[in-house]
Formats: sequence, structure tokens, C-alpha cells
Amino acid sequence: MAKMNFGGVEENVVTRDEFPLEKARATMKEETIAVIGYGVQGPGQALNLRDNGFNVIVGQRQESKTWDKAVADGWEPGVNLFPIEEAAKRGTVIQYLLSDAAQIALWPAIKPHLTAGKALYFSHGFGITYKERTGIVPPKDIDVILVAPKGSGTSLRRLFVAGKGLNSSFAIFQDATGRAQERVVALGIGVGSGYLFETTFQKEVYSDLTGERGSLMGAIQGLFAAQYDLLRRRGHSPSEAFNESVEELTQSLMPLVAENGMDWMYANCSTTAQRGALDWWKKFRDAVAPVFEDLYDSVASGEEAQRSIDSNSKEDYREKLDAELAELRESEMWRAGKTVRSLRPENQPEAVEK
Ligand SMILES: NC(=O)C1=CN([C@@H]2O[C@H](COP(=O)(O)OP(=O)(O)OC[C@H]3O[C@@H](n4cnc5c(N)ncnc54)[C@H](O)[C@@H]3O)[C@@H](O)[C@H]2O)C=CC1
Ligand SMILES: CC(=O)[C@](C)(O)C(=O)O
Ligand SMILES: [Mg+2]
Ligand SMILES: [Mg+2]
Repeated sequence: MAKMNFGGVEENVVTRDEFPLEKARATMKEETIAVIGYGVQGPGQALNLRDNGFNVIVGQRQESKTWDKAVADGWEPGVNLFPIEEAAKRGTVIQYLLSDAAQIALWPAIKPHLTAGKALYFSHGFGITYKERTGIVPPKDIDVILVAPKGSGTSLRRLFVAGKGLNSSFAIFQDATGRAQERVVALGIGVGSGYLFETTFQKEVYSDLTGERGSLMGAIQGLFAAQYDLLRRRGHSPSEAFNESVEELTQSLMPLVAENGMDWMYANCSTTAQRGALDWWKKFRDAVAPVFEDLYDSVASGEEAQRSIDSNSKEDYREKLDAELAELRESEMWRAGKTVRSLRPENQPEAVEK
């Protein structure tokens, strides 16, 4: 592991230079990696591992849409695609990539296949950290490890195909074989991570639940909605409100932040914009800070986990989520967004010759 300086703080990280793909493949050459679940993370990780030359099999419920998706992605039933329990039996590494709620339901079926020396791999600290609520308590004679890509499985795959990578955190909860460290790092590199940073199961789930409820997903939609609604109430058109709240951010400004940081994005905007943004950002920070405190407390108390378990364990959880997503999609703001997206030059029919 390399010590790197992050803004003045030293951290242990693993880079692709330090742990190249060949070394990862050699570390895992005797192992069969069973990816259980083929939702969002499952395909991203399984396909990246396969394309990186690892022995991978997929475990998925038969006669489900996701089984068909796995077949469409080239997994062959009876060869490298199996029912969940069969895959768990064959794997020496069990990558438990069912939804967090389904991990609870399937635990009694998986546990008998976690025999001595195997590794149980998660991409979320959820099941282990909230064990009083999930009942997920692994046997003592297996490794329990985590690689959590910091982003959607969809992006993990897309970036891999484009020759790029998402960063991931990694953690070891239990090292029964003495190989947990090399296994977790090899798998982290194998799934297509950029660099790997060290964490614990608890820190991973606390930060992850905070991030997705906060700046990554929940807070950003709240911020967009507040500004869009304000502009509409003050007489601005949907086009103006959407462009000034969302489209400009995703198309123009965020790529600049991604490339070179916030100050550089600011520096590429007008001095008028810089003056205003520098004056206002702290007011926004201070306004939302108490909400973030509440959010973290709710994560740490297990309240967020319980809410997720309760709602996503219901028979009709998917329909309920879809209905709430439809509400967002059908809001004026996101309907306006759809029209705006359709008008992006790259989405226009081939330019007609003049
Ligand atoms: N979605 C993402 O991109 C990310 C997910 N994670 C973590 O990765 C893990 C997997 O998450 P996702 O891929 O989002 O899960 P998902 O919601 O897409 O579901 C994964 C699989 O679980 C199966 N499943 C759902 N309910 C089931 C049940 N009752 N019985 C049997 N199978 C069932 C689905 O068919 C699917 O194959 C979770 O721990 C999640 O927190 C981590 C980083 C990002
Ligand atoms: C994509 C990701 O990392 C999330 C937002 O934490 C998740 O899907 O759970
Ligand atoms: Mg995450
Ligand atoms: Mg998450």
C-alpha cells in the first residue's frame, strides 16, 4: 500500500501501478468468483471481472428478468450462470450483490455454502454493520471483505469499457485465511476500480448512506427543485428555469469541476459570477448544515437502515419505488428537462444539408 497525501492528510491507498492487473489475476487464479445478484452492481462487477480474465460465475434467480439480462450479456446457463444457491456452492469467493433487503431474505440459503476458507464479499457495509437488524453474522472461519465502488454499477461498466475507472473503498471485517488483504485488493482491481482507499464496514455504510441521501442524490434534487420553483414563481419560463438550475450545471460547469476543481470552474466564469458565488456559498453551507447533522444521526442510529429494510422487503417494493420515481419524472421540472435534453445538438436528427 502507498501512503498518499490528501489535502495534508496521509492515507493508505492502493493504485493500479502498485497492484497491476496481472498480479490481481495471479492472486485469484485458483479461485472461482461467484457474483450473486445481477441488478446494478452485479453486471458491472461481473462483466469487468470476466473481461479482466478472472474465473467468474453468476448466481441469479431463474425465470426472472435479470436472469434473461444475464443471458443477454453472454452468461451461459449451466456453464457460468446458475441459480443462487448453486453459484454460492461453487464459488470460493461469494460476491453478495443482492439488494441490501434481499441479502437478509437470502441469508439462510447462502450461509450453508460459506465453508471454511471461502471469502464473503460485500459492496456495502450495510449487512454487517446493522447485524442486529439484518441477522447477517458470518461464520468465523471465512474472510469477510468489502469493495465499494463509489458510483453506480452502470458507470463502473461504462468507465471500464472507456478505459477509465471509478474509485472504490475497501475493508476487511474478518481475516480467517491470512489472505483477506490480497484477496480484497485483487478483487478491487479486478472489478475495474481506479484507486482503492481503506475504510471499515461501518465507515463505508455511514458515509455511503449520507452521501446518497445528501449531496449525491437527495440534497441535489432538493436544491434543484428549490431554485427551479423560485424562478417559476418569479415569472421565468421552464426553459430558463431548467437551463439555469440543471442543464448548465451538468453540461457546462460540472465537467469543469471534475477536470480541475471548484476554484478552476469559478475562474472560468465571469468575475461577476465569481463575486456572487464566493459571497453566497457559505450561506448555503450554513443553511443545510443542520439538515446534514440530522441525516448523519439518522444513519448512525440505524433509523435509515431500518426504513430501507422495511420498505424494500415488501413484496411490491419495486412498484412503490417506480411510482415515486414517476412522480419526479412527471414534475414540470423534469418534463422540461426531457425537452431540453431532446434539443441537445447531439440528440438532433442528422443535420440536413443546406
Ligand atoms: N446500485 C449501485 O450501483 C450500487 C450498489 N451498491 C451495493 O451493491 C449491492 C447490490 O446493489 P444493487 O446492484 O443496487 O441491487 P439491486 O437492487 O439492483 O438488486 C440486485 C439483485 O437482487 C435481486 N433481488 C432483489 N430482491 C430479491 C429477492 N427477494 N430474492 C432474490 N433476489 C432478489 C435482484 O433480482 C437483482 O439481481 C448493495 O449492497 C448495494 O448497496 C454499492 C454501490 C453502488
Ligand atoms: C451508486 C452508489 O454508490 C450509491 C448511490 O451509494 C448506491 O447506489 O447505493
Ligand atoms: Mg455508494
Ligand atoms: Mg449506496
